[in-house]
Amino acid sequence: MNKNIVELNNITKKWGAFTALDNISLSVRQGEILTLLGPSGCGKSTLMRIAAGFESPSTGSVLIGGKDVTSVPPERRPVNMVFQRYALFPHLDVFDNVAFGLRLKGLPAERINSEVNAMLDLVQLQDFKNRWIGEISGGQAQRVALARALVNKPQVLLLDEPLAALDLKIRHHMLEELKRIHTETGTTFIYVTHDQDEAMILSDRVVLMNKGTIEQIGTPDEMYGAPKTLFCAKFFGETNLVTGSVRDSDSQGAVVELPIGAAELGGRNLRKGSTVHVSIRPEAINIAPAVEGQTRANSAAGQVEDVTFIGSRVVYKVRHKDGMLLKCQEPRGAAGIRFAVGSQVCLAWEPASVVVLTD
Ligand SMILES: Nc1ncnc2c1ncn2[C@@H]1O[C@H](COP(=O)(O)OP(=O)(O)OP(=O)(O)O)[C@@H](O)[C@H]1O
Repeated sequence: MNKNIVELNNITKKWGAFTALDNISLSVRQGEILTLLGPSGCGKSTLMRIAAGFESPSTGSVLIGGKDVTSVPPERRPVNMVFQRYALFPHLDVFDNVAFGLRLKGLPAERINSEVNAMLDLVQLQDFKNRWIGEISGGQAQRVALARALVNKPQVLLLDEPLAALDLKIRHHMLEELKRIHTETGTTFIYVTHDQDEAMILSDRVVLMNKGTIEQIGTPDEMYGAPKTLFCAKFFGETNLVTGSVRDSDSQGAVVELPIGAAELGGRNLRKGSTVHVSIRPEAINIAPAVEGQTRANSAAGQVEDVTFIGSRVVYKVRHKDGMLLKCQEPRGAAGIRFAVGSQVCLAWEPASVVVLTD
């Protein structure tokens, strides 16, 4: 079990009457990539800026490496931050941008040389070290910013939407690079993004935030496969959300009456008569030809309304006879598109793949 390198304890941040962060507690483990994820305005950047020391909390404390740094200024915390706008020095070349912090510290030239070169190797910019900042691409500039932060050997690297200014293809490449750099340096990364794909690709753990609070913390797999709230289920990938009421429940399981039929959920004990939301992922729904007269639990009949290719997957939108539109998907196998628009089909799912959510 890794020890905690950063601990944010009961952090509240208010601006006048507005509460941007509401009593947040969060521990970051040594060496992990932890992502703060959430919609615009949920407080991600504020929380990161409080960890960095650019902002102070209204109440609560920040510990780094076990030391209370709540009133320690940013430059004296063992952290470095990389921003979306990398703020490099345009009048210096790549090498001197990376060397800047070490020169400020007054390190001997030989040591600066070897450490900057090691960083340029790490971010694969050796061939560009004599270029001016105006002569490199956005992706390269972000690598310079990374190298400039990492050369100080921070215990924690804070990255605030560092890829937001880059186009999609470079962003994906940079995510892979960030993972490699993380593995090679072993530095703890705290990463802010509003993009769930970025969070899923990069993170050991994701902190999903909503309106100044933490909605859920988990591995990408847990966030996708076992969301606890409606907000979390909607935020991570596509899903079918259906609201129903609990018809029956005991220690063996529950039966939930949904507008698309009954769902029998073994092993789940829910309050009889209560309203629940369930999430069924499109890939958890099996699509097959309709069978005349068949009605059974954990299945629904309908008509294919739309068929779309997404990469190697086929996505079917199926209209249930009572009006609800369900999405299901399957890998495009040898048979290609198995059901044309207008086909009568039967959708079925395993009870274990149904996730029951709270509001
Ligand atoms: N200096 C400030 N004064 C007043 N309100 C602020 C200040 N800085 C941020 N806020 C407010 O606090 C809330 C959280 O802002 P924050 O920048 O942390 O959000 P975010 O989740 O990072 O959003 P985004 O993804 O848009 O950057 C927002 O409603 C924002 O308007």
